[in-house]
Amino acid sequence: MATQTTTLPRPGGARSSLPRTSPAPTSALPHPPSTASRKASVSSLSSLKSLKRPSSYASLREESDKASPNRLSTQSERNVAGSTRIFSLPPTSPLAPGGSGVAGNRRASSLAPASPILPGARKSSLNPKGRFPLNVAGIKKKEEGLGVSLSPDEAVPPSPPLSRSSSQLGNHLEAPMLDSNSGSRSPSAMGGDDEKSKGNVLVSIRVRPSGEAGKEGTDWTVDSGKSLVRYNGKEGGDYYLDNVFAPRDGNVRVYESCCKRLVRRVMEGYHGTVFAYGMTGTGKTFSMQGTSENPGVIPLAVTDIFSFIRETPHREFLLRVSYLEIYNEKIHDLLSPAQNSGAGVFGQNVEEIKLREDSKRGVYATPLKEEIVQSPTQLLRVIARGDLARKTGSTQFNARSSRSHAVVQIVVESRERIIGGGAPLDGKAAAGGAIGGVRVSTLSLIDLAGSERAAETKERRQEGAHINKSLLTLGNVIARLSQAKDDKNKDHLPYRDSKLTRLLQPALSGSSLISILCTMASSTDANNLESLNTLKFAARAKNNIVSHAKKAEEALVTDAGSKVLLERYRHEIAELRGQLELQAKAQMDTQEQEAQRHEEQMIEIQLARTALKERIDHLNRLILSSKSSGVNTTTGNPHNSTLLSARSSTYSTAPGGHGPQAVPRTFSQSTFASIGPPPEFLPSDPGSDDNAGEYGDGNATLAAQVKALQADNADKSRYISTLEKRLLQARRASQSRTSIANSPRMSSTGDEGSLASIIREKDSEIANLRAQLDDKERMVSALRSSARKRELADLKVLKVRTKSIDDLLSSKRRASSTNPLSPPIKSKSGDLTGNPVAEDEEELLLVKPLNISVRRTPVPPVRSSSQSLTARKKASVMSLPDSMLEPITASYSPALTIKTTDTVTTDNITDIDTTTMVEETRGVEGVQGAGPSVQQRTKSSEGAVVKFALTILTAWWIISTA
Ligand SMILES: Nc1ncnc2c1ncn2[C@@H]1O[C@H](COP(=O)(O)OP(=O)(O)OP(=O)(O)O)[C@@H](O)[C@H]1O
Repeated sequence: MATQTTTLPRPGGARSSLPRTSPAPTSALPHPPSTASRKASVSSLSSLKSLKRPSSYASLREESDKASPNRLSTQSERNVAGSTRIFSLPPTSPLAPGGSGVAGNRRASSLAPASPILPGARKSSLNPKGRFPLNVAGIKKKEEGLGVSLSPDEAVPPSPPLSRSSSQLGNHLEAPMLDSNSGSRSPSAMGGDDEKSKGNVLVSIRVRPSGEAGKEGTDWTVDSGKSLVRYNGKEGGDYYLDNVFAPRDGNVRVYESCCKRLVRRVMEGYHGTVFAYGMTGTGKTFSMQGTSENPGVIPLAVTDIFSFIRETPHREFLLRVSYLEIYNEKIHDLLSPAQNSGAGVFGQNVEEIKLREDSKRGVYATPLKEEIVQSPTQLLRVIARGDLARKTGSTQFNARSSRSHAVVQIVVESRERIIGGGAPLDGKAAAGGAIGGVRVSTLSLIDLAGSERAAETKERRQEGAHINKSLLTLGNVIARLSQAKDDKNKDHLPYRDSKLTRLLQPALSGSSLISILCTMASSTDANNLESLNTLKFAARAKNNIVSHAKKAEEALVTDAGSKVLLERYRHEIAELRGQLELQAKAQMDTQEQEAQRHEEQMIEIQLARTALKERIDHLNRLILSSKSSGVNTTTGNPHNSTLLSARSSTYSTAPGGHGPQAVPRTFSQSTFASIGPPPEFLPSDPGSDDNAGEYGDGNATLAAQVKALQADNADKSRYISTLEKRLLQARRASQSRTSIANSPRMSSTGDEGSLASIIREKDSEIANLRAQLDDKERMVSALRSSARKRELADLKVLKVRTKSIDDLLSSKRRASSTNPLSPPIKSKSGDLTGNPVAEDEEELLLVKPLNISVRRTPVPPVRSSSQSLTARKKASVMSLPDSMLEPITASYSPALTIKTTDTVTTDNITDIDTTTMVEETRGVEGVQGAGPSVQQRTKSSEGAVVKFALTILTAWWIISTA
């Protein structure tokens, strides 16, 4: 093992002869601004040490055994146990255990045997000449009791502490820390319980390198192989500690020697505390945090934690981390920016972090943010975040000095792993019938602020005052620890004098493993006093702190508010799973119901739509039917076309034939006498279809159409009201569903959208239907008025015609009765029926509304059949509209062809059956000459006239009906 040795002047002088000095100043640290004062201070320390040295070791030994039985635990301690030295420090110095008069009250015997590493003791042991009397026999007795036999010679160094040697050689990894629970004896802990517990406290010294080569002072000898630091100055002495790290030792070595075992024990269930203590700029932060090339204790511990988890598959772990700093005696959460800045997000005051204590958790800060971490990177990132928030400032010795005590706390929860929710992997719980609980342990990694003597600025002075006060309290507590063991003064230890000691209370009072890394510099004379103080602090800590750390119990957590997250999370996971299942089930039910309702709605809507469409189609068909009948196509009165079409269709479907046969038969069947009242005067029985056909096809169709349209109107009205009702229902249902759901999560937007669009569609359909209904109603009323007018016109014309025929017949009868031999009718003019008319007289008969005119022209005397025919042909002139000619032509085509000219005269009749006419005219001619009798001629003439009149009337009727 490489040993760095700096040869320094050996301390000398009989310290025992030095008088005890007055108590040290209240300053945390001595202030040796000048060499003279520093020397004075060292001299004063020497005096104190010598004063504390017992005059009779044997008597002290007795007391020591009482106060601190079995204080020796490690081999190093045992090796140096034979040499004991008592010293005292200025009582108010943070590094002096006897501050505030405590040292004076302190029983020297309690320190004497239990301070194997005190410089004086080591120095004594190193000095075979025995400047300090040694009760070798007593020590031997004790060592024997511990199972170690030390001869006086053996008790005298220079042999290095074996256990430390082995530790520093790397064997420390195989030498676990002691479990005061288990009762197992560690190879390095061969003594009783106290010794075992002593092994749970490691105190190490790290000497930082000088900034400049060759500037190392000569006052110090650092022998890491021997775990020795020797001060060669006046107040010098040898200090043996558990580990001594030379300036060249790196962080890995430091970690492995003083922290690795502790970290692994924490993973096993012990509480552990590591803290760095020393003067400002001596490498505390460097040791704890390190650099990227030279990672410190914290990153190495983090790596180890996760390595342990990997190596321990039978357990499951949960890690949470917090990071706080104590700055000017106030606690700040370094992971919570609001807490750290002292103001909330919106400027409101944040709750002050306080320290609390309970039996399970010990002393803890609250409220404090804890973050659960799952990887080393994550953990280191959280810590790095806290580091950034930490208060730093420039001091005389450190450009970036930590102005606060920083505490990283990693809480480790672990439990036996459960396979499928049943027994743990190792079957332990299965044997006990219960699953193991959760074990909670805590690793605290603390980088203390550095003690400093003087500060230049007010801020630094204030910080320094707080830092020094807390460090002084720490020293005081540690100094009084051994005293408190016996006399039940534990409760009176000044833990509460500072936040730091309060927070460290569990560790200092022995409930956790503890490793203290003290840092010091050896470069300049100015630091010697501080370094010496650091060494003394280390010695006291090593001597006084006793750890009875026990593995944490595995506790079954039933308390929902428990801090044990692992179990709580398990509970929560189980609960959430249950809730999830319930929710999923409920959601499925709801979805099913929704789907069903939706489906029903859709079917309903579909049905409504189908019905609506059908109705619309039906109405459209009706409208098209009217249109196809020429309602809107004629240039003249629309009713004409309608009626024509209606009649035309009637003809085409007339039973018993079509064409000319059909018309006369129909006409003869419905004689003039049978012409009844117009349809509106008919009984208004909608079911009496018979009436429709009774008054001719045109009237019947019209009436039927009116009735059908009325029925349609009623239907549509009913249907529209039904649709409106449904719409109302749908709207209500939709509203109620929306209000019930009343949740933004409901995916009703789509449904509502589609429903709204359907409603809009229906609205528009209803509007369309209404418009159509209006159209129909208008049409019906128009048809009605048209029908009324037409019927009136029909009646009028028929009356006129009947009258004229009657007149004609009566005149003929009169003529024949008065003079049977009278010559054929000679009149200057005559109409088709033979009525005498003035020659130039033209009787114009207007047939409204068809505007058909029949003009009468004088009939020339009948001379021959051909002449008569021609005359007759010319006798009648009819003016017919174009639209009326076609059906007439079509109907009469076999016997009568009427040319489609604007003015139709009998000249245009080309194919008329003239046989009868010729026969008749022969008769007439015969009368004139030697022809038939007058009666015969009269009869023949009458028949022809009647026939012709009938033909004309038929044509007129057809036209007028149309
Ligand atoms: N062992 C070491 N090896 C190399 N450099 C070191 C060592 N110890 C300290 N240093 C350097 O010394 C300087 C001060 O160290 P550091 O900040 O760790 O001191 P400190 O004890 O934390 O001081 P303070 O209490 O003021 O915060 C740093 O630049 C650091 O890198």
